[in-house]
Amino acid sequence: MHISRLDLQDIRSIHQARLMPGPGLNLLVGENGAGKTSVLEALHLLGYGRSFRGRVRDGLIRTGAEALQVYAEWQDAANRPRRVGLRHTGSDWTGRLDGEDVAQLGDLCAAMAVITFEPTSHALVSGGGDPRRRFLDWGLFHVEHDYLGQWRRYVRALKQRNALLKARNAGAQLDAWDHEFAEAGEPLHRHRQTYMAALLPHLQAVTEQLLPSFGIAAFDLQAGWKQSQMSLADALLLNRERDLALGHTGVGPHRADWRVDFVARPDREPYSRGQAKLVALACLLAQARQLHEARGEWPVILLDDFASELDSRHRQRVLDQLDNDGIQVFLSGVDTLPEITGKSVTMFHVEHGQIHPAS
Ligand SMILES: Nc1ncnc2c1ncn2[C@@H]1O[C@H](COP(=O)(O)OP(=O)(O)OP(=O)(O)O)[C@@H](O)[C@H]1O
Repeated sequence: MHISRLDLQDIRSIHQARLMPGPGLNLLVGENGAGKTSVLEALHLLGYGRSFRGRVRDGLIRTGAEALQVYAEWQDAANRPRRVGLRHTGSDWTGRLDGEDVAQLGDLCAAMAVITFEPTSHALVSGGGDPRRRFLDWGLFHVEHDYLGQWRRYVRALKQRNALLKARNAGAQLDAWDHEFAEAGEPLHRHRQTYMAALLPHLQAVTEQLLPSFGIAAFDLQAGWKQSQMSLADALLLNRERDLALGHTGVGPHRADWRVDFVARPDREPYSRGQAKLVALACLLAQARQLHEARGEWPVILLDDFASELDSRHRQRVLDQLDNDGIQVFLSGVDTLPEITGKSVTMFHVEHGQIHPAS
C-alpha cells in the first residue's frame, strides 16, 4: 500500500498538517521535539488503534484540544483508492473507512497494515513474551480472515476461566469453560505454527541480507503448554489445582512464546542493544514480506529514530532492501542520512509541529 495523503489534527504539538507522501522513502527531518515521531504515531494509530508511546489519553491529543484526528488516503494492491479517518478523544473514538462508519476499531486496523520499528522494538527479542505474542497475532490478524474471531473467542474463555479460578469456583462451570478454552486454544496454536513456518523462509532471506554472518539455526514456537506431550484440555486438568491456588490460568496460548537462534551464536550469549534491534528489525521485515506474499500488498513501514544505535553499514542494508522491494517507508531523524543517496526520497522538514515538504 502507498499512502498518498495524510492529514493530522491535534496530535501532540501538531495542530494541523497535511502531507502528500511519496511511494518510496519519506524522510521526516527536524530538531529534537519538532514533532517527527508524532507523525509516525498518527500512522501507527491507524494501524493499531493505539500509540507506540502509551495510551492515546496519555498525551497523544494536543493539550487543550478535545480530540485528535487522522485521515489517510492510499491505493491498495488492486490500485483501488481507499480512505480511512479516525477521531479519538482519549476515551471514545469514531472511525470511517471508505466513506462508511466502522463499528470496531479492528476494522480500521485490518485495512491499514503498518509495521513499526521504534526505539523500544528490541523488546521483541530481548524482553518478555508479550511483544512476541503480539507479533504473531498481528501477522495472523492480517493474513488469516478468521483469526481475529478465534482469538476473541479464546480471550473470552480465558477471562471467564480466570474469573472462576479467582472465585475458587471449581464446579461444572469450570469444566464447561475448560472445554471452551481448549476448543478455542488448540486452533489458535495451530495457526501460530503454520504462520511461523510461513515466516521462516522470509526470515532466512532477510537475515541473509541484514546479518549475513548469523545464519538461522532454529525458529521455534513454544505452545504455552507441553503440547508435544498432551492436549490443551489435559494440560488444563493437570494444572487445575495450581491454577485454583494462583487464581489464574497458567497454561495455554496466552503463555506461548517463540525464539530465533543463530548458528553464529550457539551459546545464546545476550545481544548488544544494536544487535537486538537488528534481529527485531529482521523479524519485522520478514513479517512484511510474508504479508506481501499472502496478500500481494506491502505494509507501510515506520522507522522512528532509525539512525540511533544502528551503524551505517546496517542502515544501508536495511534501506537498500526496502528500496529494492518498493516499500513505502516513513523514517524520522534529526538529520538526513548519507545512506539515502540514489534512492527515491520525499523529504519533509518538521519544525515546532509544522510540516513542510523540502524542495
Ligand atoms: N499533548 C501534547 N500537546 C502539545 N504538545 C505536546 C504534547 N505531547 C507532546 N508535545 C510536544 O510535542 C513534541 C514531541 O514531538 P515528537 O516526540 O514527535 O518530536 P520528535 O521530533 O520526534 O523529537 P525527537 O527527535 O526528540 O524524538 C515535543 O515538543 C513535546 O513537548
